[in-house]
Amino acid sequence: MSTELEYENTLPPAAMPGIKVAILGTGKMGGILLQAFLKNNLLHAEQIIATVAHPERAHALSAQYSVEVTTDNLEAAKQADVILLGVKPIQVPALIEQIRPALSPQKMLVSFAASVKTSAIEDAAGIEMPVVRSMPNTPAMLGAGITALCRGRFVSEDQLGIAQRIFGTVGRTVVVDEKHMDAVTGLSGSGPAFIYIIIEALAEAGVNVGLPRDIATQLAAQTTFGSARMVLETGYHPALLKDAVTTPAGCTVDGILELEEGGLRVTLIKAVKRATQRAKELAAG
Ligand SMILES: NC(=O)C1=CN([C@@H]2O[C@H](COP(=O)(O)OP(=O)(O)OC[C@H]3O[C@@H](n4cnc5c(N)ncnc54)[C@H](O)[C@@H]3O)[C@@H](O)[C@H]2O)C=CC1
Ligand SMILES: O=C(O)[C@@H]1CCC=N1
Repeated sequence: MSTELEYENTLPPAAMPGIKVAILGTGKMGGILLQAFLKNNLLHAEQIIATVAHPERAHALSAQYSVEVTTDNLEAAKQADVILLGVKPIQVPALIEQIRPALSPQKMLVSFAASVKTSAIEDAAGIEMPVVRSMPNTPAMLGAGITALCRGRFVSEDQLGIAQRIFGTVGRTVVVDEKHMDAVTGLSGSGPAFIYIIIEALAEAGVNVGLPRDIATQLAAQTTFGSARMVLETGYHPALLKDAVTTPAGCTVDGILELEEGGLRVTLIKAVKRATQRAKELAAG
């Protein structure tokens, strides 16, 4: 028997051996995480159990990823060491009520639901157990996301580290005080939607000045991507990078004048403020 074949049939060791993770509410965000755990070899398929609301979706998801998928949240929570909460904010208390018999201080709850406070999760759990609250975003699908995390009252450094490794599979992570979580939600949680609108508008503008749509979309998206990389990788203030584009008496400054007259800055500030405000309310419905 060739050693090459043996190698191909042997999975590399999982980065978190011996830990079982449940994803309760495997929708858009939960699905992205499930895929990333497998792709990045954080966990092997048998270390994951996922739940959804409907049996048909359970079958489809299970077939797609070869992981156990069920509609039984309690059973999934019983099997898991780390339990991710991925249902809608308003559904979180009922979900915790459902899995309460399976909870213990040796397990950890990691919520990625907007709005729901760690204290509310701890209270619903009814025992002193580790709770981490997180806010990822959808560029997670490409490993290009950013997740902010904050800790509840009973979380050790090691447990926070586990949560960071979990979200490290989908991009960068930052740890913040819980008082910042709704603002994070309004900025980076909702932010991709705001950026897509900007890209869509820039592409539309390109079409308006005569570019073919596919070229215009590519130009708009790559310009957004490259500009974001410049901010992240040079460390320069965005205003300085903007000034470097703006040739005296050139065309950019004319464009900037229009943006300022149109109130783009204020509009974006208002959008993030409004999303932050809504994030504060979501847990209550
Ligand atoms: N979509 C996004 O960009 C982000 C979403 N979130 C949070 O992720 C959570 C889910 O949001 P999405 O994935 O966008 O929504 P979604 O609707 O795609 O996912 C929710 C999933 O939960 C399932 N579900 C509902 N009740 C259930 C139950 N009792 N047991 C098991 N599964 C159940 C649904 O079938 C659905 O698949 C929300 O709390 C949201 O705040 C957080 C960061 C970003
Ligand atoms: O729109 C929402 O409520 C969720 C949270 C952040 C992004 N999507």
